[in-house]
Amino acid sequence: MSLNNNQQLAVNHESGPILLLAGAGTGKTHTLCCRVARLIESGVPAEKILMLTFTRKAADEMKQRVESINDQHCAVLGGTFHSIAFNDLKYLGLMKNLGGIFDDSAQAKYLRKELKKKSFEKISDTSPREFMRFFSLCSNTLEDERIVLSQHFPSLVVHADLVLTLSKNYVKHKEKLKAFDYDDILKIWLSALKNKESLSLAQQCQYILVDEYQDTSKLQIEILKNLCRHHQNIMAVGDDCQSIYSFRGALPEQIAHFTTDFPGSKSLALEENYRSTKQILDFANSCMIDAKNIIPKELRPASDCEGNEPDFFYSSYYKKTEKEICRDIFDLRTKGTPFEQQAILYRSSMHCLYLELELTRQGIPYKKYGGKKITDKSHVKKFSALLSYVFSDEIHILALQQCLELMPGLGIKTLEKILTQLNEGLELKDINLPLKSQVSFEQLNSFRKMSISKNNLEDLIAFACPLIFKDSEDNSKKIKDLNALSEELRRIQNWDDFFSDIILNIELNNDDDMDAVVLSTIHSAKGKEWQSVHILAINENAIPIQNSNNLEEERRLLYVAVTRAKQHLKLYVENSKELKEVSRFVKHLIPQKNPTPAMAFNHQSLNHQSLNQYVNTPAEVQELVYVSENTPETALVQSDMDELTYIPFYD
Ligand SMILES: Nc1ncnc2c1ncn2[C@@H]1O[C@H](COP(=O)(O)OP(=O)(O)OP(=O)(O)O)[C@@H](O)[C@H]1O
Repeated sequence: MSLNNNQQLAVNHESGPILLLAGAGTGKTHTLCCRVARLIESGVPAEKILMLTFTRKAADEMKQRVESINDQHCAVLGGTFHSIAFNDLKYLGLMKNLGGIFDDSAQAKYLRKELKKKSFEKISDTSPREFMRFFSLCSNTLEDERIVLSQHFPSLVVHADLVLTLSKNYVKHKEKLKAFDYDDILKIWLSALKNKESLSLAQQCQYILVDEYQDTSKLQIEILKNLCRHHQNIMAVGDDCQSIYSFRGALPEQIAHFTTDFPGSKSLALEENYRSTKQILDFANSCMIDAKNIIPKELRPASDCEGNEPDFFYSSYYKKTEKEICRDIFDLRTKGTPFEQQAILYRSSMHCLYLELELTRQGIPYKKYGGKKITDKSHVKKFSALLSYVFSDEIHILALQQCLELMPGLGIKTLEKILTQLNEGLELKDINLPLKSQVSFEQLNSFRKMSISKNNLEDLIAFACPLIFKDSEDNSKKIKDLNALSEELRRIQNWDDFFSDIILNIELNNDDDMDAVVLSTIHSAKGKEWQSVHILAINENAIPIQNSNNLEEERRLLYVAVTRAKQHLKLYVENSKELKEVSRFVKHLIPQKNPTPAMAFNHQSLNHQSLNQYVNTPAEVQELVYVSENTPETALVQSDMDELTYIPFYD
């Protein structure tokens, strides 16, 4: 593919700093790869080139792109800031006595324990995650702790001394364990680079290329300055409109400081978008009309690439998002778009719970970025074992084993003994359990042979939660997974069908190389593109997320999601108890087809036949239960699936 003028200028750039600041899909990453390929062609040894990317996968993909341009193995160094830092520190011998990496869960566990101490009583209501965010922001912004506190956590300012003590304790605790968290790795690397301990990499890498520069933090920029101080050969590409990592200390304004951070730098812009149709670009431009703190740019298609207008789908009781998406996916595939060219994006994983189950049920293979598949989560696996034990006619030994493992007071040795006895033919009723586990096991047995009903499943969840979640953490998100699973079972009503539709499909569709639809958080979709993109929950409280204190970043997230689509873009508006309102970012862009109150009826005289005049698919409404005078645009109905639900009327 031939490069446009500015792309070519960037590729041919000889030395010194250069910034490519341009909108989505304009070929920034492509240009970066072409420059690497040209450098190698012109004789620069590949080992002297360092590509810094946001994820390891992105580095691998970029290497592949370079290989396809150069037609030879690409030995450039490539990876995330963290992975390159870790390897360099290992090489320097600075990781020799490492006691371990303090990852998110270890941090949360430590903080939970610490916050229980009497001395931290006044801040114990604040979630450990908030303190983790605080520590990370301090590291990444290189700001004084008190300043970070006042700028980002105003409600904690009154307890500043306590927060700072907590922070000191955390540092001491890590020192005692000789452990680092992820931010420490970058801080230690920066200090090694500054103190010239790490001369090797700074000298070895003669060309540094950074993708997604808009999401680099101050700490990372300091690292870059030190890495290229001998030659200033740095090329950065980025788009301030796609800055979505402020929680890690990256701000959209930062990209504009490149010229001062790297004096003598050259700037180039790219204007044409090679990815999407004109209709998708117009939509993306409109989403950003009121955006603040960014350099305005308009996306223009590089060619006459026309397509359909982005489509909106309003979910309601009888028009379920999950079913619509599955239908679309099959439809597009029949018309030639493989599964892997179709993506479903969402702001938060909880928006795709039911969709995952529907995809599984319909046998649509999917891969998930930015989070585990619902069915791979350990609490869901444990709960599936309980469901299997309770509702399956036959007892599967594996499910029984998993259930027994959940029983309190049952040690590994006793469990092993029981399992051996069961394998040798011992009857379940003759199992001898220690008293504590006996009680729970009897309770579990009392659920066996019960019918699959809402009440029974709710009781089972209440019974299962203390067994599955042994810590006192907030497990509400995980409990939502269990509810979703049991609702699916209630819908299917038959254990064997549930097993073959859901559990078995999980095993069959777990092949990494297969053609599979992509499910991804918007954050993890950064830098990627697909022929068809569905975006879930275009609602207030979803995007922007509830109580967001950075609405502009939420807007940019939507922009990132929209600009991943090449040909086909569909946005889904939910209509549930939690999500009612259309997102403020698209309200002005949607075709006016909102449900309006049906004026022509008298509430008292309304019955399910007269109601049927107002809904699209009357057959699904079995009985009208209630119409509120306050919200006459919705009615509570009993559906043909025995569910009580609200539906909208159209006038
Ligand atoms: N000169 C060109 N001619 C044709 N296609 C191009 C050209 N430059 C880039 N492309 C194609 O445009 C698409 C977008 O390119 P790329 O991913 O490099 O954009 P980007 O600016 O990094 O996007 P984003 O910031 O949205 O992730 C890719 O499919 C790429 O192959």
